[in-house]
Amino acid sequence: MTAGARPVVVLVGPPGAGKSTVAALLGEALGLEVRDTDSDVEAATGTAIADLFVTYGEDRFRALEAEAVATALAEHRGVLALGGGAVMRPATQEALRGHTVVFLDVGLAEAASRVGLSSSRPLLLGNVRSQMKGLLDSRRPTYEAVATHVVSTDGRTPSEVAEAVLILLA
Ligand SMILES: Nc1ncnc2c1ncn2[C@@H]1O[C@H](COP(=O)(O)OP(=O)(O)O)[C@@H](O)[C@H]1O
Ligand SMILES: O=C(O)C1=C[C@@H](OP(=O)(O)O)[C@@H](O)[C@H](O)C1
Ligand SMILES: [Mg+2]
Repeated sequence: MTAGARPVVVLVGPPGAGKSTVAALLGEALGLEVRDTDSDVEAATGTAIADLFVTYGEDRFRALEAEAVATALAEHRGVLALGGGAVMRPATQEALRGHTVVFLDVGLAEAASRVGLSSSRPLLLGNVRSQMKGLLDSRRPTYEAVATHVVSTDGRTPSEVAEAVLILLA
């Protein structure tokens, strides 16, 4: 770990907001490494997120996720995308203080259509639209509270969203 290292930006928001996609674009544009806590948890456990939920349950996943977030916040210098539910943990809310945190906002219709019927997000299995509505309603205040900036993604391509984030960082 490098003393004083910190991500240049941390992306938060619900599933389908485009955190992982936009993080990759930002990394390219800035010439910086990209980390995604979902990938970190998968690498640490050798298990896909969907399988982790089934095998160990959500609580275990959340504990691993919190560890991955804390490590990345402490040592990563590039762009960091969190999993959509990571910010719900009080310790993570605390750890995000002082960081540049961008909430990628998305409305229900676009979020549901972007994640579609993908089975890789276990929380959204069943009725995607209704699960997504519950998740957006319950989490929005937390996304807003931890964010230093909000960028709307509705009707914008990932490149346009990345451009909007770059303007905020300039
Ligand atoms: N601004 C956007 N417009 C249209 N589709 C998008 C946009 N951002 C992401 N997507 C698509 O939505 C899906 C979810 O994106 P992803 O980056 O995995 O979101 P997150 O990490 O926030 O859950 C992917 O198929 C991606 O290509
Ligand atoms: O919102 C959530 O609780 C989750 C979001 C997912 O990440 P993305 O937000 O990148 O889809 C992943 O961490 C897991 O399926 C749980
Ligand atoms: Mg993601």
